[in-house]
Order: sequence, then C-alpha cells, then structure tokens
Amino acid sequence: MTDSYGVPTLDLSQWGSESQSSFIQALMKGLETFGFVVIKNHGIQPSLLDKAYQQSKALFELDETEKLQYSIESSQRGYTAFGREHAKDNPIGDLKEYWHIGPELSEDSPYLNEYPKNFWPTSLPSFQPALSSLYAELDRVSQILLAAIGKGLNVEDGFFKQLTHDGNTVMRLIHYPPVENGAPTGAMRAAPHADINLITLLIGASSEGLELLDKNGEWLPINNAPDEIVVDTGDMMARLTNEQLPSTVHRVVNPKDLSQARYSMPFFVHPHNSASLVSLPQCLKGEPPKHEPITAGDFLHQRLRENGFLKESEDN
Ligand SMILES: O=C(O)CCC(=O)C(=O)O
Ligand SMILES: [Fe+2]
Repeated sequence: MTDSYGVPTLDLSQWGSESQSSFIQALMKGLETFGFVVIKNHGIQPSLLDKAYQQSKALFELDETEKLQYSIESSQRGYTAFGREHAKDNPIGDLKEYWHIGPELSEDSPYLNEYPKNFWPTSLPSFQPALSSLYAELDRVSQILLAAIGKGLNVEDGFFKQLTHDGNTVMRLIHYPPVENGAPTGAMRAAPHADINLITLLIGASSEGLELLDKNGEWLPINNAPDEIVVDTGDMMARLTNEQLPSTVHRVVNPKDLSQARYSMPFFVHPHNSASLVSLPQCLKGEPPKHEPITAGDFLHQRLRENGFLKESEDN
C-alpha cells in the first residue's frame, strides 16, 4: 500500500508471518527509492505515546532557567536551547529547542564512561518512566526494522543487533514554538539536512511540516497518520551499504499559521561508537567503496562539529 506521494506504507505485523519476504522487499524498495517508508501496526500503545507527548510538552513549558540546569555545553544529553543547532553548511540556527535521551547502559558496558549520562528533570516525576518506556518500545521496533534490512542486504543474522548493542541511540524531543516576527530571514524549523545515524524513527509529530527531497529535486510532504512511524535512512547506513540505501535530505517547513507550535520525537538509531562504517562486501557489487572507512564515534563527532554543536577541540 502506498500513500499518494509514493512513499510506501508498510504493515509491521507482516514481520514473522508468511508475508515476511514481501515486507522485506517493500521496505528495501521504499528505502532505496525514497530513503523513507511509513510503518503501521507497530504495536506501540497510543496511551504510551500520549503520555510521552504530555511529558514533552510539560518539559518545554518549564522556565528557561530550569531547563538550562540540564544543559551542558556540547553534550548530547539533556536540553539544547532554541536556535543553537544549525544544519551542515547553513549558518542560520533552526527554530527549535530540544532534549536528548540516550541509552541507560549496564554497569559493565565499555561505554559507561564514554557516553554522557542522561538528565531527568526533577520537577516532572512522570517524565522518566514515560520516556524510558517509549525509548524501549522504539528500540524494539528499530531492531525489527534493522533485522529486516539485514535480510534484505543479505548480511548474516544478528549483524545489526551486534552493531547497535550498546549503541549511542538518541531520542530527541523537539519543540518548535510559534514562529515569531523577529525570526531571522530564511530561518526554518529544521533546515534541509540528512540524518547522521543508521535509521530514524519518527512517531506522532503533532502537525505537518516534514518534507523529503526526492530524486527529481522536488520537496514531497510526508503525510502519515499520527500513530504511524515515519522511518528514514541516515548517512551511517548510506556508508555501510555503499549508498545502496542512501540517506535522504529532509526539512521541517514553517507553518502557514505561524502561531502553531509543533512537537516531534525523532529516535536516532546509532551503532556503538567503535563500530566500523566500512562498506559491507555484500553491497559493493564490483564497485569500489564510495567512502573512506571511519568508526561510528568519529563520524558522529565530525558531523557534530559541522552542525556547530562541537568546537574543534571538543570531543563529547
Ligand atoms: O521534527 C521532525 O519531524 C523531523 C526532525 C528532523 O528531521 C531531525 O531532527 O533530524
Ligand atoms: Fe532529520
């Protein structure tokens, strides 16, 4: 089944059923063609999603001074203030504030002291349980999607599970406030960019605005039901697959009614930092690799510097 723009809508309940191979085929085709698919029947409870969005709204309603207590310059956890991040090669800051939640690692993880620790806002006691539950559910769905991609690429079973074990996966709660008259000319909710990571899951964005740049250079709005998950491929997957699954540039445009806020929650699935992003032999098909080998951690830091998030000397 496809929506009117051709981005396919796939039924996750086909995974593990007799239609599994047609699910895998449609997933690969959608990602190869658009870099985007929409997923329904993923099993995430609407009540869990509602609670997570309620907590996200409550978080952004806190006083700026309180939010800034959870902001460490250049850290990939906690709060990032409005206008701080900009897309690669674009000097104008995006019209958004956001909060990052990473994995809660086990005590024996080699990354325990490498990845920054999560912050949990003390004045919102329901925030951690709601967001941790949604993080676990999105992680579950992402593992199914990666297993399906693994089968589609013909890599050994468990390849992506191992690659993302102790992964630096980040859930980003975003608040795009009403657009003020004083916003810099050309500033956008999210300027055109490709995601850094393997795949991104977007669930329940509160209003439209997300658009992808198709292969003809046209912007296509993504129209999905609020309970469906939009999935896109990031640059790390493009590197691993030697561009068989390319990343796709996308953006979030400003609304016609500038007084309308928007909330979203991209879930950026990352490998562990020491994972190699060298092209998989299954994807070379006689072609030379299109990218230099690099680890996931080094690639992430390179991209964070380009997004104005890390200064040259910083490394976290
Ligand atoms: O808010 C959205 O719907 C998408 C945001 C996005 O593309 C990003 O943060 O990378
Ligand atoms: Fe994105």
